[in-house]
Amino acid sequence: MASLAAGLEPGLTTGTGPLADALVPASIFAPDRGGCGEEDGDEIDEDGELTNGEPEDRRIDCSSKSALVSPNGEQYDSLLRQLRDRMEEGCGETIYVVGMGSDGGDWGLDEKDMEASVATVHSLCEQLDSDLIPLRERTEAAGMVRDYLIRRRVGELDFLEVRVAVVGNVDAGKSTLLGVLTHGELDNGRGFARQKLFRHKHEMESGRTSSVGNDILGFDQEGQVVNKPDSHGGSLDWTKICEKSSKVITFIDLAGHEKYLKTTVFGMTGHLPDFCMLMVGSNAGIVGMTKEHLGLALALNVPVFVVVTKIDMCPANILQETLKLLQRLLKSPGCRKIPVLVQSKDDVIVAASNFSSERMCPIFQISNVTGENMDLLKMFLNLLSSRTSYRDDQPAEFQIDDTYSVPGVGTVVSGTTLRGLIRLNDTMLLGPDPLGTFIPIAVKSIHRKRMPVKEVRGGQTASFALKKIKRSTIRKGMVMVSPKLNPQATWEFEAEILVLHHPTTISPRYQAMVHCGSIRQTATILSMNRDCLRTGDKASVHFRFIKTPEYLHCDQRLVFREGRTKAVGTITKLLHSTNNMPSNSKPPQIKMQSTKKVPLRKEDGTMATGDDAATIAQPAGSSTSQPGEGDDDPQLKEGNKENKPKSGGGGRRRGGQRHKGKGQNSSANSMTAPSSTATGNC
Ligand SMILES: Nc1nc2c(ncn2[C@@H]2O[C@H](COP(=O)(O)OP(=O)(O)OP(=O)(O)O)[C@@H](O)[C@H]2O)c(=O)[nH]1
Repeated sequence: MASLAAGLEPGLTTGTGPLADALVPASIFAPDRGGCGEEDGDEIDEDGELTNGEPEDRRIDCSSKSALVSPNGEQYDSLLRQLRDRMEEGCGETIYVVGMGSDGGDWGLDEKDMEASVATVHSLCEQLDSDLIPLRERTEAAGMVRDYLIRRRVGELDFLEVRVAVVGNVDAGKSTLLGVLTHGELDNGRGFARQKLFRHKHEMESGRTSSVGNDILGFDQEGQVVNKPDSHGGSLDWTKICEKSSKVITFIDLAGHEKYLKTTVFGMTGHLPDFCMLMVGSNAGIVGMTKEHLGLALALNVPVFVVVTKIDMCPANILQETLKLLQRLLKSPGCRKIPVLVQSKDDVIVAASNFSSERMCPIFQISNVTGENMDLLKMFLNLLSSRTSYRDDQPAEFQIDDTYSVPGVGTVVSGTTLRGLIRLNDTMLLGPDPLGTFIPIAVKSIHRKRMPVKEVRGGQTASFALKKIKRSTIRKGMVMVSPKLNPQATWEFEAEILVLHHPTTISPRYQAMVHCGSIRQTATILSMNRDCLRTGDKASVHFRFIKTPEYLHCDQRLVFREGRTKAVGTITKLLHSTNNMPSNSKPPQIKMQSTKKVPLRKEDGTMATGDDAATIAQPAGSSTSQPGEGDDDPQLKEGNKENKPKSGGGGRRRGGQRHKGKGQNSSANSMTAPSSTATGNC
């Protein structure tokens, strides 16, 4: 097992080794205590009082289960503040439990108190323009306990957005599950459901995903799926889905085949997924790229849940074996997750309440053919909330992951808003170009999921039609930022990296592809704080891009790979930043001395259809992008025959990583800042 997977559990191979303990039931996780208990970030003062970070005079004890029954004015304000904080943390939603509190195990309220508490929560929700949606009711020692979903009301042109990257080995059933979820029709076990999703002819023929695909699943305020394919072609009208939805899940459908690993890495770093859905075929087990993909998600700090498919056709003993191996892998030192089997609606609520904050890794077992447990998975998806919280007052940043030429419209860029608010007709700075320059550009129109909108916020994907610019001057990895940021492009940076796999040793002058957000460019190691690096080594490494400077932030996660994934890390220092290098300047040429056996590859780009771009002026699906550019891996080209796809190559689009950057100095609105060579300490 190579690369990222190597960091997980070196000794684990499928079908061998002692069977591990039983999976952890979801019920061991303490349910969320709603507005009545401790929360993350709450502090306990010397007397053991819950302070919730508030000044002493505002500390009100709301931790009792009866705090909601008849709160006085101060208590009510405190409850409102707590709920507002939680809604902000959950990007517009939270799961709230009524009837539980600091009263030990003596949970539950009688009917009268429950009614009064629910009335209080209703009133709190009204204050926050949110809906109270019942999830479940259960009886505890002292009476009733109820779980609610509280979700911000959204306008017709707005919806909450969650991105889920879909990974797993080839044939695990990824495209099939997305077909079943988004088109509402079960599969026949012979590829019926996935036909709706394939974007390229060669995918239709080979039955194999090659590029990054986007599919959407909309939920209304009650948690019902709103997707309704039209009765003729079976295609989905994204605009209608978004109009009816209060939440839209965007699936970033990534290829399972090793040949397309480069696109899969791009999908995971460049498309900022909030969560990762790892698919495992129950009959095949933990094979092929499963560990590689899991390792990638872990390296990028993206919470993972697992969906085991094909339970309709898998003998019980094989299914048990797959689950046991899965749990061993998840619990291994490289993962340190707590695998939790989700088997009921109660489990879903517990899993969703604890998923992003805990080390929990929920596991679903489903069939795309019989539909078994599909309702649990849908319920879970509806309860997931985005991990990218936004504040409108931050200067805007948008990362570009694809470009298009749309007839009658011009150049269109698609990508993710990392922070801030971008409005129609705003002037942004687009760059960096090869000289490190950023140019002012006006936003002509904005689409979210093919729907025209007037603005987009942090955490939302969008496409912009741009005025007076040629598509050929824009590349993936560029950004559009607020002029307030006075952006700088960076040639060199330092990163703390961990080598997950390398066949020999890595030393200065080694070159490989850096994936960082939607940036994908070869970089050279100039120096490091060790002589050489082997698998498992950590080091502080000084990198330099070989082609163009890039817009980076400290704290950004990166993947440094060549062939299979090799190293992961975090940017710690920006060096040699410039936004106005002389036009003939080139980075110092460093003679390449690769320590590896395969030839170095040129950086190339995958092309595919954009979710919004194609519709900025046209009906869905009429994009001008080309399939089929360069996902191929030279190692495979050289002939990993076992893994060779049945036919064709191809390109599909998109991908994501949590972008945790800091704003850069916000001085003048200067687009052509003085020539500078700066060193930025993070
Ligand atoms: N019986 C059964 N067959 C399934 C199930 N899920 C998927 N299949 C079949 O498994 C095959 C492979 O499914 P795909 O959805 O193409 O697999 P994939 O993971 O998307 O593969 P790549 O796109 O190549 O990465 C198809 O023939 C599906 O019909 C299931 O739950 N039960």
